[in-house]
Amino acid sequence: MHFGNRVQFELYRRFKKAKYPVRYEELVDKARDVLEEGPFYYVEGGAGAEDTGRANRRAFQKWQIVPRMLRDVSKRDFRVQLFGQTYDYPLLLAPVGVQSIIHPEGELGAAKAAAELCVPFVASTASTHSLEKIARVMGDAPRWFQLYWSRDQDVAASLLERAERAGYAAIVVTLDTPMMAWRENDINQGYLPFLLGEGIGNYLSDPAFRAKLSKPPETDLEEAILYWAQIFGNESLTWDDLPFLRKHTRLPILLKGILHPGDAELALKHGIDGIIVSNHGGRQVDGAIAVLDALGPVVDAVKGRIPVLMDSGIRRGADMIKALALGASAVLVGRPYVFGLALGGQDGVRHVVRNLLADFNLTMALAGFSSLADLNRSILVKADQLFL
Ligand SMILES: Cc1cc2nc3c(=O)[nH]c(=O)nc-3n(C[C@H](O)[C@H](O)[C@H](O)COP(=O)(O)O)c2cc1C
Ligand SMILES: CCCCCCC(=O)C(=O)O
Repeated sequence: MHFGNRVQFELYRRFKKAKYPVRYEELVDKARDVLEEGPFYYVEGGAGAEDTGRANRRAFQKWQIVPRMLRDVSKRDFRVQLFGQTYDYPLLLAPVGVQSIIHPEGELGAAKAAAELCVPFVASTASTHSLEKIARVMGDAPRWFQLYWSRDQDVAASLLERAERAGYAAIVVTLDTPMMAWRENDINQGYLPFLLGEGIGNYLSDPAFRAKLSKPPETDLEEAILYWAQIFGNESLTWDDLPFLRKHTRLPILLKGILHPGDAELALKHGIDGIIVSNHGGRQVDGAIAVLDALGPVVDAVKGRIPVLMDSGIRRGADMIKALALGASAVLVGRPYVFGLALGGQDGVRHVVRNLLADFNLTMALAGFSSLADLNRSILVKADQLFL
């Protein structure tokens, strides 16, 4: 996809009568109008006082890009190589569970939009639709699978094996959510979609999970939900458990939720293939460090030995540039595409992701950068530092 004046003018013409807002903040407002309170606040909200959610955004504002001029940016190539595969842009759709509470298409709509744009889709363990069904609607398009490492090791092993069989190219193991955080909105609303049977599609279709039930979940959903609640996470896991993952998959393994450089070193020591610096979009540890502040120290610890990705708070092209300049190989985006889904299913997700790519492409060009290799810390200044 090439973005230049011609494409941009076309965008302006179309957006005159577009049904989706361009600005993230307006997207959230419109999603609030169309969603019921429970699902809206489940997606939009964070843990505790939501200080970390706000800190994520503030951390982006602390850095400023210093554009360069007269650098022939007419030919731009923002391809990135990750685990032997080449992607057009350093952007992935973050794993987001229970998308059926947002739109009837759920993950299938988001996955199809990702496939259309060739943006890798990270399917969540907590998806409403099974990982096989998501894979089917994506054809050959790139996809990764996110694992919630169940207390039931048979289920964890089965999910890993199913993902490999269904053509997923990497496994993202989320470490920061062995249990749900203190989420005040959801507690106030008494809203937890899983207890309504949402977001457990991967378990209901899993032979290892089904084998533990006394009756098929089609005849007794309540038993299945109760068993899911018992085995969803495992807070007793340690670094010594990581060989289990290797035993059950040949795919590259990334750890999601790393924030401390010491944990990045441990990941390397244990032969992990990649890291996603993330605080789960401020949804788990309220008061945790902003992701952009955590990124630099993790990148320094890793020293280029494995890819370091990041998410939490990416809203615009300039945010992507700052994260990449601070050493991320690629970034993931969560809530923006979910609000796109709320407004228009697949079409809404396509709109949001395409805009983010267009914004990134144009901002890169205007700042004088025609490839990802142009990005490093020297292109940024801290907002409170004297320049030159
Ligand atoms: C509604 C919702 C559900 C999520 N579900 C998952 C999940 O199933 N697995 C996971 O690893 N992360 C999950 N996340 C976290 C995202 O993968 C990602 O870390 C976060 O949304 C990034 O922040 P952003 O929303 O500010 O872009 C979820 C986030 C949201 C908003
Ligand atoms: C019982 C916890 C399930 C959480 C799965 C979805 C998720 O990650 C989120 O942030 O919400």
